[in-house]
Amino acid sequence: MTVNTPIVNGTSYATVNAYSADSYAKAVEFYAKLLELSVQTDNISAAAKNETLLANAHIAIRVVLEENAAKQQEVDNQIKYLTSIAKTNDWRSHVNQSLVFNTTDIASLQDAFKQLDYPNQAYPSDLLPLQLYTIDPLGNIIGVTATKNAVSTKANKPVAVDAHGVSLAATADQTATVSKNHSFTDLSYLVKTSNAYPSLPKDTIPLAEKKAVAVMTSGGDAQGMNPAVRAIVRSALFKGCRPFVVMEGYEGLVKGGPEYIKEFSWEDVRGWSAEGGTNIGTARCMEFRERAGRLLGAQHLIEAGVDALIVCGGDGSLTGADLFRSEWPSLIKELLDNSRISQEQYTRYQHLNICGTVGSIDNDMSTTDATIGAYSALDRICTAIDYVEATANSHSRAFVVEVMGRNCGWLALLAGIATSADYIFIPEKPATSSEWQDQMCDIVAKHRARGKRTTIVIVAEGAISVDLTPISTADVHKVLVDRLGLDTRITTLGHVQRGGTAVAYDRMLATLQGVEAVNAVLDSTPDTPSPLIAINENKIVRKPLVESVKLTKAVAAAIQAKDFKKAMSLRDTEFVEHLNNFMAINSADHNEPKLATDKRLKIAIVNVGAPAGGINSAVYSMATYCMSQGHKPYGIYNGWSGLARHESVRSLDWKEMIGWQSRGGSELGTNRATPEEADIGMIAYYFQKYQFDGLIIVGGFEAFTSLHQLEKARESFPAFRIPMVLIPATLSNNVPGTEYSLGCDTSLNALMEYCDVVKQSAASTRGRAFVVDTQGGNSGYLATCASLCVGAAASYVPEEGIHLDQLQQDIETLGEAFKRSEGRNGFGKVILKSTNASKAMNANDLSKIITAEAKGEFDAKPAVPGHIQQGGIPSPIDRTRATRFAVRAVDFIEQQQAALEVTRAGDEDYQSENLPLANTASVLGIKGSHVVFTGIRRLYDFETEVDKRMPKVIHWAQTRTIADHLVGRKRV
Ligand SMILES: Nc1ncnc2c1ncn2[C@@H]1O[C@H](COP(=O)(O)OP(=O)(O)OP(=O)(O)O)[C@@H](O)[C@H]1O
Ligand SMILES: O=P(O)(O)OC[C@H]1O[C@](O)(CO)[C@@H](O)[C@@H]1O
Ligand SMILES: [Mg+2]
Repeated sequence: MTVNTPIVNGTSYATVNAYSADSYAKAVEFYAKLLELSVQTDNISAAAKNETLLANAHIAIRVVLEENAAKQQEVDNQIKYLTSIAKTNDWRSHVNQSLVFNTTDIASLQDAFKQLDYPNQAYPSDLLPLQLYTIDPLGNIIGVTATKNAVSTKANKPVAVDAHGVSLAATADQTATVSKNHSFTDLSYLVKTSNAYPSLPKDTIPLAEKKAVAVMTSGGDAQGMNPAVRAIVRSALFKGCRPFVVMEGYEGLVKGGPEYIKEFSWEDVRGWSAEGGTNIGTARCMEFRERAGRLLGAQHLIEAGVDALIVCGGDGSLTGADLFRSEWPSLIKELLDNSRISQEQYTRYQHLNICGTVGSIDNDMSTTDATIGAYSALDRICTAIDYVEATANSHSRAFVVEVMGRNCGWLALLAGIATSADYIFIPEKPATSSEWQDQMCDIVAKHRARGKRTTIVIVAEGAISVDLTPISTADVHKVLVDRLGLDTRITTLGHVQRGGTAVAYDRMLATLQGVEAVNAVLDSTPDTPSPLIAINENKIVRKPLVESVKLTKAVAAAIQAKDFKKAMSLRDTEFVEHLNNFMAINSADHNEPKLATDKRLKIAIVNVGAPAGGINSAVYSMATYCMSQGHKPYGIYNGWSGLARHESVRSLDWKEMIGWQSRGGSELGTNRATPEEADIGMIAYYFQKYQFDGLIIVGGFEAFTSLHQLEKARESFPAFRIPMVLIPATLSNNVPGTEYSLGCDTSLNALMEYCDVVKQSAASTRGRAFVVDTQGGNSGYLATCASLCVGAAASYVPEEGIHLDQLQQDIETLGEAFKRSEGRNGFGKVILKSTNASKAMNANDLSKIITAEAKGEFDAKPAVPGHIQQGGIPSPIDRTRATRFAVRAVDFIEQQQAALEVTRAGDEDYQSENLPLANTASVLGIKGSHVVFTGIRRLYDFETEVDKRMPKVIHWAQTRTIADHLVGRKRV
């Protein structure tokens, strides 16, 4: 199609080509009908009978017939293709040319569009369209816009017309009206800009050669599925693939066709990071359990041209995926034999390239520590139990809370730890009916006797007794009432647990796993086993899908066979560790501690630095674990200065600590003074006086410095020749020796929620960006993770600083995005700026610069969440990690006693050069997929940039790259 521009005096002219007599006739009819143009017979050149000129006073369309069968075939294909993507894809990003008319009466045109036989699209919505598109019989995209231009968010005002519909005020800005208020313009700039995703690599791969990567969500929905789909779609585009989504899980595969297997574009997943549930639908599909259903699934995937399938679902969905993969050769053979696919298709789709990402709130998949959605559900559960706790306390009541988890007790267990529940029921560790009744009543009675006013019992949906009979909340309720006489209520949390937006952990997990899943399918060869994308501690890893499914099935089989020991051994080691911790902390009999008298220690705990989520949980867990072991826990109140000045040491009391597990801030009190600043001599004196056998420091970089000072001072002060551990706790996550510090998750969630709110405000205001000032000292960790979670347009961190050319580029990219937005919703922009990213600019300055440079196209405002970032109530992740760290720290102190025995007794001088001795002062941390202890001396001397208060190696650099790619940030 040739579009002859510019418009001259409000009149314009276009030539469209038809390649068959049939389409020629249809095109003439189409233009006459749609635009109310009349055939201008007198204008047809005598020589060219194969031309029709349709025109009115302002528009002329020349339809030309040039018979050409091959070209007609191309046109037919184009129409077929556009029709197939009509419901999912914005056509404007799929065409090189379009013919667009301007109108001031879009409503009446919408009716005309709907009456046509061809598919149509309306933007921004069907109800309030500003633009309409359809396809003409020649395969051209024909549009109408009610806006002046791409950046205008206003519809044109009707222009006065004379009796013949001719404009009385035709202007140079192309709003000249024609009959029925429609005029003609060319919006090719719209087409160009919607194709221009700044950081996408140049799209040089021909369409036919592009790999088509499809994603589906299946099984129960889980928070985080939308961020996973977003990451897969955008990452696929970034890698030069065509992303598809399969709607409604396996049901979509079984039904097939463009309605269920849709091509997606970059814009289709805009804003999905913050959306709960799954926008592409999910289902539990019976047909797919049968071979006939899977046969249809295979046929439909091949028909849609899908090369690789990423399934995001639970154990069932991935079992289905595994079966589908293993049956694939026989499925496609059968399809070929029955002529349901061609030989060509059979050859091309020989191998099913499949990959699993685990999306399920149950966290029941073996070989991964976490499934997408599990921590969000845990968050909903803990919030609910925290609420219930308050009313339980008022009435001194017991609550029996039922949580989800059909075959897995992970949610119940982790919630039990995070809320310090009295008793939990999980399918992996059943008891006989009389055992659980006695045990539960014994524990609850002891807690009540120690002064607890509330009782919380958590029952997993799949709880059973050893003979596999289900244990219901009603059974538990009855026992609490009959045997203990407790005023008891039942609360069933139900689908609330699957509701709401994903927590930060799940957004990160889903996003990073989605990106890795695309990498995995692109790396795959017919010989590579299908992968499952898992996480071990802090590391995204690929595992063989078959093995993971096999192990998961083995757990269910062991439970069914009543081999609970085996079931437990098949759960990952972290699950077992959590269960042991829960029992040690919540069920122990303090009158009969585990260790013999001579093994019992005096262990002190101190908080140093700024507050961080999980600090109280660490103190609570350390103290209660000590009590169950037989150690005596001491709290050092108000940091080193409190100790040096006021001898602020108290033994920790169980009753006083009720509720600390879920409380924010620092109950012990904390400040930044190091031992040397506070008076290290006095500190040694009190260590000597109280005869501490071990020390746990909870805090950030000042705590790190404290440990270094105490270790150095061992030579002068024998009181410090005791095992000492640092539990890292700081939202900055800048402690060397660990990739994770307590408080990071709480803080990240607080910041993420804040950003979601300002982003919504920005989106509503249109054309607005917020510059959010982010804490974190010299570490850009928080800003980087938050930018990944909220899809921030850019983040500026101290490690990179703010370079003017990058800033200029980011402003340009923002401007392009706002232009593209055409006033639609979903274009709220957030930029994260670490406070220390620049000495010259704060968030206010930065937003002023951006506004000035945007030259009126959009504006930027500062937003300063400040200490909100320390979080209120600690997140379940920080609570449960605090417990795990605290128990490990106490174990470390127990284990390291022997190493220091001789030198502590004063029999020998302290050998400061002895490295194993130095390593008895260590930092506990997560590194990759392991929990490790690293000696403070090594860390301080070799792995720390002391002046910058930072570790030398930044472990999250890759996260920045991914965050950039997924928002199309262009790097200078
Ligand atoms: N053995 C199987 N063979 C074929 N398809 C299966 C199999 N198991 C499950 N599926 C398919 O996966 C779908 C989802 O499975 P299921 O209902 O067990 O949920 P899930 O993926 O385990 O998620 P969740 O347990 O978190 O809800 C089933 O409806 C079915 O279509
Ligand atoms: O939403 P539905 O189909 O009722 O399924 C509920 C089940 O789904 C899950 O949420 C996820 O498997 C289970 O914990 C629960 O038993
Ligand atoms: Mg399941």
